[in-house]
Amino acid sequence: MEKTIIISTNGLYRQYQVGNTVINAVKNVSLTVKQGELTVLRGRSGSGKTTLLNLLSTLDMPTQGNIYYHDEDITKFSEAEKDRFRREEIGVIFQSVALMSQMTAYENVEFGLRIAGIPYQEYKPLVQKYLNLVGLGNRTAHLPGELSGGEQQRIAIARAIAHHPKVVFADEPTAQLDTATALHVVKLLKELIETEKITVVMTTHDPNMMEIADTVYSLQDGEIVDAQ
Ligand SMILES: Nc1ncnc2c1ncn2[C@@H]1O[C@H](COP(=O)(O)OP(=O)(O)OP(=O)(O)O)[C@@H](O)[C@H]1O
Repeated sequence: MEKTIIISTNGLYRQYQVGNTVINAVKNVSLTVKQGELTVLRGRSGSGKTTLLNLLSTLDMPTQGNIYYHDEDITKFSEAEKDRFRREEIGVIFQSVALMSQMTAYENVEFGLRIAGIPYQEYKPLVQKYLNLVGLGNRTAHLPGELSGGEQQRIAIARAIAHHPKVVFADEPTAQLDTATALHVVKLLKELIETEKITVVMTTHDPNMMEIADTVYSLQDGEIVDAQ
């Protein structure tokens, strides 16, 4: 059965003006993301991966072009609509993990639920469920500094998915991890696509991640040069 397209873009540009120079960080990008897939944006440093991911997740606005989430153009969203979209529809994972250092693993995941507006009564079962799901049900009281890099990234994954988003955007989630841990984290994301019915869009420059992806877009100087 043909998979549903959840995100599509056409003729997407993001330009930055630096002094007299215009930089095309993203240039004429047309792509589709299919529901229930792991889509990877790959490319060397500076190729535009993060800029593109930020556009798809409404964290940044394109200079030109459209981004459709199902059939809604998210570039036309009001601030309030973008806010709701970010809180309810999506989850984000960053390269630098970005957990709150003074909060325990439990509190970090709970914080994500609070931001998403999940009712208070649901916090405890959801936090426990998702920490168990990422294999850290026994680390709830640990502060991020008391966890390994891979464990911290798994907490960040739990935080990004506990509010049941439809799409998770992950910006180089494995960049700070050793090869084995990186593979483990991406395999976990892939499993969550199945069990949690999410869609994942991830940037990476790690060639090891390619074979695990369903679709890979290769970027060079802001443009898609290959799709497979
Ligand atoms: N705020 C900005 N102002 C000016 N230029 C920018 C800005 N953000 C990014 N760029 C430029 O846009 C291009 C794409 O950057 P981007 O961060 O998207 O690349 P990337 O592929 O994610 O790189 P990396 O793998 O190093 O994170 C680069 O040439 C970068 O210098």
